Amino acid sequence: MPSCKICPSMLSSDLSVLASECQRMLDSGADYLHLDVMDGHFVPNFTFGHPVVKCLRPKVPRAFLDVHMMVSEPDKWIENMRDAGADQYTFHLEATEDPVSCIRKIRDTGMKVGIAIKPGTSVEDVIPYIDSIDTVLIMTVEPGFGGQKLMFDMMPKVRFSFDLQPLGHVLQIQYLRDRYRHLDIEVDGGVGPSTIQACADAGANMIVSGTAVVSSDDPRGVISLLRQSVDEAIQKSQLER
Ligand SMILES: O=C(CO)[C@@H](O)[C@H](O)COP(=O)(O)O
Ligand SMILES: [Fe+2]
Repeated sequence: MPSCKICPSMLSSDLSVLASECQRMLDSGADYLHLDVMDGHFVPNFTFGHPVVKCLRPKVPRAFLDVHMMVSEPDKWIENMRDAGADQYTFHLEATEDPVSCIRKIRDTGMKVGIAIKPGTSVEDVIPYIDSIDTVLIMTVEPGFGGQKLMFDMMPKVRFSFDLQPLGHVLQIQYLRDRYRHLDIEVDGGVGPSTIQACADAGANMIVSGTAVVSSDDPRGVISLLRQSVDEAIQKSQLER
């Protein structure tokens, strides 16, 4: 199973001093930095785009920048994001008619590839692409804003063809983890000390956390607590195999 990666969502930081906030997270033990790009169209909010990432890159030269593209037409910004210095480009499955072409374009730039799904989209929809991507990002809130409450197991409309019982997030993550041991499974939205256990036990290894980490007085303590839960769950699953 892939290792634990804790990824603070910088949306929750003071964006007027983004570079120093990023450095503060790296100094607190962050593995990756998660940058939420919103276009005011795919989601009802607006943040920043590749020009900001380009300015940030030289300030945090060794950081892994995971860009979460909450944008319509995600294929439009792939080259710009690579030129700006992003390391992973995660686009929403719901935002494109042609995920295969998006994946190919991202791969051609050398960036890692992630596919994100909203809470109402089933992980089954990602299966056709899974062998050609690095990460599946499971949104545990509706995308658009930080600081929301995680929606675990509140999605009765999500159904799988192999089992007509309605399934929630936990079971969707477990389904993916059982079949794809080496996949990075990322959870995003409302993840913090009170919700990490369910994510970790289900098999998530890439943990995005905004408010809980960035707004904490003790980000190092929160990061290490999140990491401990995930590491323990990974160890447990390895012992059980
Ligand atoms: O993509 C998003 C929101 O759309 C997230 O990355 C949030 O920014 C995470 O923040 P918290 O829910 O952890 O506060
Ligand atoms: Fe995000």
